[in-house]
Amino acid sequence: MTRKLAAGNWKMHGLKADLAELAAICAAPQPGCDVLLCLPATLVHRGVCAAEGRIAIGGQDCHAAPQGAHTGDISAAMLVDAGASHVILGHSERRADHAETDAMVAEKARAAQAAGLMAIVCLGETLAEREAGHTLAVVGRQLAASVPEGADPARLVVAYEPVWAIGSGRTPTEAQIAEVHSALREGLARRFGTGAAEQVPLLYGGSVKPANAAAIFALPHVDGALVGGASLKAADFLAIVAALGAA
Ligand SMILES: O=C(CO)COP(=O)(O)O
Repeated sequence: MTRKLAAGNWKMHGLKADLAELAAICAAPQPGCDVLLCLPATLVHRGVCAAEGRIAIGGQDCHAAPQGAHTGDISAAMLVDAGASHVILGHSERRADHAETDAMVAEKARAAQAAGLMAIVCLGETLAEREAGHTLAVVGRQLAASVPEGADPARLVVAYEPVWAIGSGRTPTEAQIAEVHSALREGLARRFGTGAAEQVPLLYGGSVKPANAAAIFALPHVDGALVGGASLKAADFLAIVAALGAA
């Protein structure tokens, strides 16, 4: 059975004082699922120290190169050195803000896995793509092209995040989420074989809240969530963690 993962993405939020939320998350018992917070780079090391192994800590991006003249960038090895175990790659905000392509995301995922990180590859359609009926084609293409050749499925997490659901309070219907997750599982099975594909956690992300978490986690092939805004407050995130643990 696929391990369940409740992942938070703090995005560009969080100062030292906000680690009080992380401490509150760590203080609560978390039966039944893995818990991960992907912090801004400035907080990764502090977060690892504060978590004391009770939850996993991740980054939100890494460069494809192991080191070099890339001012402002962070390598996968640097994240590992800071104690991170995961890294988010190809988030739609990076695809939009930094013109990241599937090929660039694949190179980053290759670098992340080579450094020993779990690569959380994000994909998802825009509203225009959904309304045009292209959702499955878009996410299928993103999955094929953003997961690198030779990727290790045991170090892979895939997050389906419809662009229009992020931060909007809107979510796809349960049938729409289930349809995409089934298609992603099939795509992974074609790539890695059924057994390995079933081990890859498939996360849903986009306006996951305490109120809708249980219904989303009850869907087939939903192994957890990648949570933005609701991961910033311990009470909200812990309610989502509890819903996943109970699913
Ligand atoms: O982008 C997301 C997580 O990576 C989702 O963000 P929200 O949960 O704020 O919609």
